[in-house]
Amino acid sequence: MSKILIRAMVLPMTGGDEFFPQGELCIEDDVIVSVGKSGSAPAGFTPDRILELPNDVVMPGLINTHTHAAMTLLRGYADDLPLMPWLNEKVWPFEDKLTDEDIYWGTSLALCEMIRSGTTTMLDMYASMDRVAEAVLQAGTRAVLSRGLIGNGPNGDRALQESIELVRHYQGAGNGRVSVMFGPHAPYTCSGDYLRKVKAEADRFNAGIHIHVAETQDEIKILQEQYGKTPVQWLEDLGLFGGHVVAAHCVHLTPEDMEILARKHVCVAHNPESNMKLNSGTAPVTELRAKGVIVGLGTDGASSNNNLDMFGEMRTAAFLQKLYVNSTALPAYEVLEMATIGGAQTLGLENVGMLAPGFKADLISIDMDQPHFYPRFSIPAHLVYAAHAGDVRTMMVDGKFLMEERKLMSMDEEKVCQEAERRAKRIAGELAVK
Ligand SMILES: CSC[C@H]1O[C@@H](n2cnc3c(O)ncnc32)[C@H](O)[C@@H]1O
Ligand SMILES: [Zn+2]
Repeated sequence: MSKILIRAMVLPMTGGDEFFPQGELCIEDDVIVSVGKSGSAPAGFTPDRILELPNDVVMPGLINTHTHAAMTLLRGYADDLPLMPWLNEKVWPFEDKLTDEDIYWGTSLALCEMIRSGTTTMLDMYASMDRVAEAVLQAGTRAVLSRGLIGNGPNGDRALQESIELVRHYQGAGNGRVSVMFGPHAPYTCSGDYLRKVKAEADRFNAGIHIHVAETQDEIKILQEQYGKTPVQWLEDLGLFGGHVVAAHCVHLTPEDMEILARKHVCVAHNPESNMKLNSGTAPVTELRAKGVIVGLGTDGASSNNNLDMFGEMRTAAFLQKLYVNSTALPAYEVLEMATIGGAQTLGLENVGMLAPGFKADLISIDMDQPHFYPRFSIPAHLVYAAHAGDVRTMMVDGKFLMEERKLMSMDEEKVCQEAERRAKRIAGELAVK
């Protein structure tokens, strides 16, 4: 059994304004056993290791509730376009050329970036998800994985079968670090019959559903023409919203759509930077939260962002609501909740997102002894409005250190960068000579 004691400023994200300026956190194996002020370690707790981080804030790891990790390979390849031309003209032709190994290395690149920027858990949607799972298991992070399903194409049934294999092989893998959802891509790429089939399989395996919903005005128009309904109303009528559903984007919603999402307990993954870059619009996050909808934060893929930095995403999410609603909307602590405990709820993970006894030891430390963190009026405000990826010093997932003193412990970063560069350039080269 390993026992670790961390002394630091501790922001446990357990609600209210709980904060320990001289805090102590005790971990046994993969689980937190105590969190509190100096001297709060349980009597008889004899650590194998004591980590002194007096200038760091220790907080729960960040949870990215919507991404396509391997799209790091397209970073900078397809910029300055709206969604549909971006997908049709640039992204999908590139993705057609990806091999399983390309996806493994693209995902590994994403995981290096995520570890460096404080993300301990992601919800991913892509192809070759067995290779994605292997990358996650090797990196040591936590992930919910969904095989992206384009039901209207020739591979819809094969991809659904792959989803089933993914659940069978990886549900609960890596001491519970990996779990699986079904990932129908969107209501405009999957027919009603196909979505019903996916829902039946998700129910059979007691798994959740991860889907893009109401992202752009084009989508609203397509659904209106095809079904005479909004995407949310169409999905409700199909019966897709019975179990655990993560709806990514939800930018264009009617008041009735919001009522449906609230009533059906659909969780929303908000991707403010991707929505801005693709000119999709601003999601009504403040209204959704007021109606009781759980909203998590996501980066989307690195092609529409173009990074996977959840600190940047928190800042953008907050600023966008202030611009869109008013300056009191989405205060810093609430944004931190969206990126931690709210993210855990969005993904249906019950034991991460807070630093509390019995929770998994998924945490990060942020180096606060830097000019942009003085004076120290408000730690939550600094973390949301002033911090950036490079401020993360330490990461632990499931009780294991994945980064210490900004050095990655589980990944060969240089090799990952070289492989990603070589593979992405190969594909771009093939497309250029066509
Ligand atoms: C079939 S795997 C997932 C699929 O989704 C594509 N994708 C990436 N970002 C978005 C987005 O914002 N909206 C819709 N689809 C997106 C990705 O390129 C994969 O093909
Ligand atoms: Zn997406």
